Amino acid sequence: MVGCHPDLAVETRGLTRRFGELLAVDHLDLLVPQGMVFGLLGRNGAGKTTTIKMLTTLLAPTEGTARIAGFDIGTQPARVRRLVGYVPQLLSADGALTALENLLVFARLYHIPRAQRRTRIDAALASVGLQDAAHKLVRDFSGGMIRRLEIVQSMLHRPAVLFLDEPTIGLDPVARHGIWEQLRNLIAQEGTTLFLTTHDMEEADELCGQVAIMHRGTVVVHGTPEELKARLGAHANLDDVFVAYSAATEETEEGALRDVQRTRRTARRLG
Ligand SMILES: Nc1ncnc2c1ncn2[C@@H]1O[C@H](COP(=O)(O)OP(=O)(O)OP(=O)(O)O)[C@@H](O)[C@H]1O
Repeated sequence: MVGCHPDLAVETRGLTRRFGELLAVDHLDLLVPQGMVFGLLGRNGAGKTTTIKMLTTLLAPTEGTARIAGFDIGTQPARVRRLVGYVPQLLSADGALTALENLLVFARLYHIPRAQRRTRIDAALASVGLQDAAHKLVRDFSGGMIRRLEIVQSMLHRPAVLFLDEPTIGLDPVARHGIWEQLRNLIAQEGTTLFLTTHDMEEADELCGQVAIMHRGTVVVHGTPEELKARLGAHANLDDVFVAYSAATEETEEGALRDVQRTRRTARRLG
């Protein structure tokens, strides 16, 4: 069955998620064209990861709908799962397995035909310079190598939309630039739409064709990085835009602590 707007990679209508009293995502309306690199920005706890979890069918919305390449996350979740890749904020690769074993597990999970598995895996490892590390245990990898592995793993089934939750968190500048280059190569080769979150405004400016700034579960502004910077004046950068639109507000003590702990845990494990 063909979806409604196959030219849109992501379309949300009133997408909402509550956790008890907390409105984590508040009637979100987003349109992301296919082939776009889209950045969802916002302070800790703004609702970015919750949005991604709903769009990848890992979390059910409380209200509203969303479509991925025209397929509904609520009524066509199996179709959606085949169309998306997801690199979560926390480590997803298994440290006790080699890079090759991690990719083989994933290839089986996604029903990649047995005859194609090794060819696709070898090409994937080579595309991110990990061919010589295929038989090494992932727990001995550097943070940058793990991220590269996770990115190609999440793309092994050739998803139409790749969701990346803070892809370069905890990485040094050289590794970070390496990941950007790998992502650009993958987009050029596969035409994949990227939907990423980041707290790194240089990363958003470098990679994203469009960004949206989320605050307390809702988008407060969106546009190209150039448009948003121009609104603030000739010398504004994306950090200025972020600060201007993510008004300083009190976070709940509990939420803020949890968010910081989680971010540091990820950074420590990747460092
Ligand atoms: N499973 C959960 N149960 C209860 N509250 C949750 C749960 N997951 C997220 N939250 C809360 O929902 C809000 C949005 O969280 P979310 O992780 O989506 O934010 P974020 O924008 O991704 O933050 P960060 O930049 O720190 O990753 C936060 O207040 C968070 O504490």
